[in-house]
Amino acid sequence: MNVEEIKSVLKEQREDAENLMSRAIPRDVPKEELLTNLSIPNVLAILGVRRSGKSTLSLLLLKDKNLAYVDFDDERLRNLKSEDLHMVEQAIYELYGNVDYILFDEIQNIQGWEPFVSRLRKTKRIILTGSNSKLLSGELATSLTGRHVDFTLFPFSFKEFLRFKGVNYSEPLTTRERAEIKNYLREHMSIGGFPEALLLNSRQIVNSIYNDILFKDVVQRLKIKRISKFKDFSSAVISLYSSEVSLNRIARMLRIDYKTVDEWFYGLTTSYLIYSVERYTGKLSRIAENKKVYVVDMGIIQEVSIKKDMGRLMENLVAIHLLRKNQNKGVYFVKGEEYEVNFLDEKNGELIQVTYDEEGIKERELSALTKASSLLGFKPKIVTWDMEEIMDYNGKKIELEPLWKFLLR
Ligand SMILES: Nc1ncnc2c1ncn2[C@@H]1O[C@H](COP(=O)(O)OP(=O)(O)OP(=O)(O)O)[C@@H](O)[C@H]1O
Repeated sequence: MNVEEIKSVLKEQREDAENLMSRAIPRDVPKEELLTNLSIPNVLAILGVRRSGKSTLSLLLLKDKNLAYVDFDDERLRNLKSEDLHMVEQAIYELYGNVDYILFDEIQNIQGWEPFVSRLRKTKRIILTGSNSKLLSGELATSLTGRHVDFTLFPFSFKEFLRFKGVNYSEPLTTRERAEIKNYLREHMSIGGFPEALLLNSRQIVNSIYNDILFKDVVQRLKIKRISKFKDFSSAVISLYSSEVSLNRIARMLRIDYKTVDEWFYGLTTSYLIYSVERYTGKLSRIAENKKVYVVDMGIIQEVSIKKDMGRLMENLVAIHLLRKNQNKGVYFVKGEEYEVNFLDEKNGELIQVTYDEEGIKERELSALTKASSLLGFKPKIVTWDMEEIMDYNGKKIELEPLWKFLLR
């Protein structure tokens, strides 16, 4: 490729970007904070699962800025080598002039890209997007260490889903609105939050995003050969949503060696398809043990897992909400000898149990929650489907909050 050819690709990408922007729904992100972090020579990395809207968000953030945009996920730029990147720079200047901001989508596709960015960031403000959490962990990226800020973007939250649907209720809700919002929540739990799946109202899209994640973000990156086994493995892990996973057990079940299973699990995690939550050990040293696994999008669970249990689906949605809100930090599950609680949200100081109350709130759950709360000193809460009250249990107050309300807070 020469500079002229690259320029023509960038020109088309600019038109696509303008199109994206014109129909973009605003996202709930700390905009000011992100822009403050985008200071020379800092690089802002927007990371997250494929198709979650990272490019659109970056474009929205830099809407009024003097910005150049290059998408390296474009097939036409796939064969560029690191030594060709000076031509991309040339094309940017010829097309956009002397810009202040540059957005590079999936630049990790180009091996050895880091020195290029490292040089540009001295005079330009740079955003990188990537669907692999190891974007900035390569050897060369150490030159950027301490000079980048990461932000993880998830598919649409329930709040963003409602915004997409044009729903805007203000509290207190009427009985009719309360019923409607629960219907929207059911819909969100069925289709998930990938913007394109909502635009086309199609779970088929979710399936194709899922396959792209598996093949483009995991199989190709880890150079996996046993593709059909890997697909079985991924289905098995996703079907364990909201449960503790034992990689040893999966290895035995699928007759794959532990080392491979461990590597594949790493692949699913670094592509942001799944998140694992560790057990809270307070200030004690961490002991290696089982983790609980959650899936980034409800639509994917619906497509891949045969078992659909309302309590577990609700728990998965709460997990993703907490991980999104806390940017993957300070979220644990709690397990003692006589009690188990779904989540500790350390930042908010809350112990959270999730229950589909049509099954009834069990004595066991109440006692576990109050025991853990007394021992650890965090506020107890139960996220329900519908019940809303302050419950008194053996002299301890427990807040019951419906899931929709919890998600919109
Ligand atoms: N805020 C939004 N409002 C409306 N639609 C959106 C929004 N964000 C994303 N989309 C839709 O989802 C699609 C994917 O978005 P985008 O390209 O920004 O995601 P991405 O995470 O950068 O994807 P990739 O991982 O493939 O680079 C877009 O084509 C657009 O149709």
